[in-house]
Amino acid sequence: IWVGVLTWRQSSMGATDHVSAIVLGRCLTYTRNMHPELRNQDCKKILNTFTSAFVSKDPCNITKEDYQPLIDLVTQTVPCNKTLFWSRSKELAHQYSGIQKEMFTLEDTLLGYIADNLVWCGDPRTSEVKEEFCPYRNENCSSTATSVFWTVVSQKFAESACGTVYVMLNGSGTTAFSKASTFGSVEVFNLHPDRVHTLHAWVMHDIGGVERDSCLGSSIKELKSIVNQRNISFFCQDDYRPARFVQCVRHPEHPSCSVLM
Ligand SMILES: Nc1nc2c(c(=O)[nH]1)N1CN2[C@@H]2O[C@H](COP(=O)(O)OP(=O)(O)OC[C@H]3O[C@@H]1[C@H](O)[C@@H]3O)[C@@H](O)[C@H]2O
Repeated sequence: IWVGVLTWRQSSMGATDHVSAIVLGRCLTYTRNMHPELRNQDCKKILNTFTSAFVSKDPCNITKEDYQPLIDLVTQTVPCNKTLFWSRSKELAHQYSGIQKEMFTLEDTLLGYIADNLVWCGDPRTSEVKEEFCPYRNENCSSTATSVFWTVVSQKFAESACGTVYVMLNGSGTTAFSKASTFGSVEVFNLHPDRVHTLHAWVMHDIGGVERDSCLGSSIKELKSIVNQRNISFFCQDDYRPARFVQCVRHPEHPSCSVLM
């Protein structure tokens, strides 16, 4: 038994303590303060539906179907032309949507907001939300409660998008676009061509950082091909000016920022 427990602990990450209290609190903050138009949402029911998806279940074998009751319960529509996806650019994407409040990243919706930056799982031996250690997602444990949640809500987020949608990509990483990412494997393939007519990509580069990829790079050519094959128009901008302004707040003296000011 002890060997099993040690093995478990060695290959696991710290679950977030008091997940249930945090999720309930975030739900109340979001629906009562931030988005009063959602004040009728039942946060206790949302919490119970969320935890029912994974408690008492094998933490490495969670399925999309486990989260379907939660998806059915929380129906929130993002206005057309206001969806912002991101990949390997989470911080800047949220700094931007925090200022350009009309835009919605997944975390600016209720389901993304209540779960952001948390880790959670269940255990077949108890009905408790694991407060201790949850397994890492790896080849031996590919379907964890957290990873399946983000796949499911990312798919729903993409399916409900409409009009012109946007994605912020990282040109200072190895490749700006990757088919292995959630954006590249889930979201881009769940945009409905009869609802979404255009995708704008913004390839952002760290201020003073290396420019490893750009709109002219092969990974963006691959993204354009995927998008066009789905009958969606594609446009790309390097260092989209409004987002560059956000980056320059922290680097006002940098030469690439002085021309902006
Ligand atoms: N806290 C959040 N996590 C995630 C969101 C999200 O919106 N919030 N995700 C995914 N995600 C998880 O976080 C990393 C991002 O990887 P990273 O390589 O940085 O980017 P991904 O394209 O995989 O995912 C970002 C994309 O999917 C949604 C969000 O709407 C963005 O448009 C990856 O393991 C995903 O499972």
